[in-house]
Amino acid sequence: MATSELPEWKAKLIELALKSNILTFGSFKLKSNRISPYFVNCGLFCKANLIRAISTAYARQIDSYAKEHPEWGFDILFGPAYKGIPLCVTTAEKLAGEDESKWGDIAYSFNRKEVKDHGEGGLMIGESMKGKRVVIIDDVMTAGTAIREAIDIINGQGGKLVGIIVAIDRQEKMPSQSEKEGKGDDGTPRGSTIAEVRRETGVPVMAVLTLSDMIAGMKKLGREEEMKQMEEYYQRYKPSD
Ligand SMILES: O=P(O)(O)OC[C@H]1O[C@H](OP(=O)(O)OP(=O)(O)O)[C@H](O)[C@@H]1O
Ligand SMILES: O=C(O)c1cc(=O)[nH]c(=O)[nH]1
Repeated sequence: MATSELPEWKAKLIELALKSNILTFGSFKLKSNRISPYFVNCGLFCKANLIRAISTAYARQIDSYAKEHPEWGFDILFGPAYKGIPLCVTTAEKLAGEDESKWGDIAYSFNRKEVKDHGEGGLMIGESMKGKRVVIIDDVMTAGTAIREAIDIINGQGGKLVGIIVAIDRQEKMPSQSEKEGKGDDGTPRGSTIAEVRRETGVPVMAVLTLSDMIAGMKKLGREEEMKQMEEYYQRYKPSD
């Protein structure tokens, strides 16, 4: 895999993820049924310094995309349950810290996994999406199932999707029909999830870190064995595009 020069802030974030067991190694079953030798548990960005590090990284990425594309903007950060919930709240706050005049009116929204049937009731918490421009913020994109579910919620709420940001793009190919049926990959070449989601939605899809970034980070830290495992997994599920 070709890896580009890793900016210092990304190298530091990877080091922090390793130290906090957010990036771990072993054998993990993914939502897509694939078995991965590495896993990124963004639920462990749960201490004050880690929350600050990850929300700052999302906010920087969003702010720098917005600077390069002045015509682009949004009203709501939508964090799908569960791991998206703290992300939309903390990143909205960090955006206001980046530039209050530009981002001070950004609202957050998240869903419940079950509909509440008393009190205010319903599925959604936070700002109403009706007629608003919405950016999805989530943790990891592998096969894109979680992102597609989030897009359905936005459409159902009358919002307009204008962007997607995740912490980690695992750079994997779309799952085959046989994988969806639990029969394993049939080995056919397919495009990347992120490119397919971009093509389907026509909106920018950003990632704070990609698998290549993480491999470059492991290399910098001299963790050759784990780096090799990531490379081998990449070779197995690498996209054709
Ligand atoms: O791209 P995909 O193949 O969909 O996989 C990635 C998603 O799967 C997991 O979420 P999960 O639905 O398990 O919910 P959680 O936030 O409650 O962990 C993970 O947190 C990602 O959001
Ligand atoms: O694909 C997944 O299910 C997945 C992969 C990963 O690295 N982290 C995560 O939370 N989910």
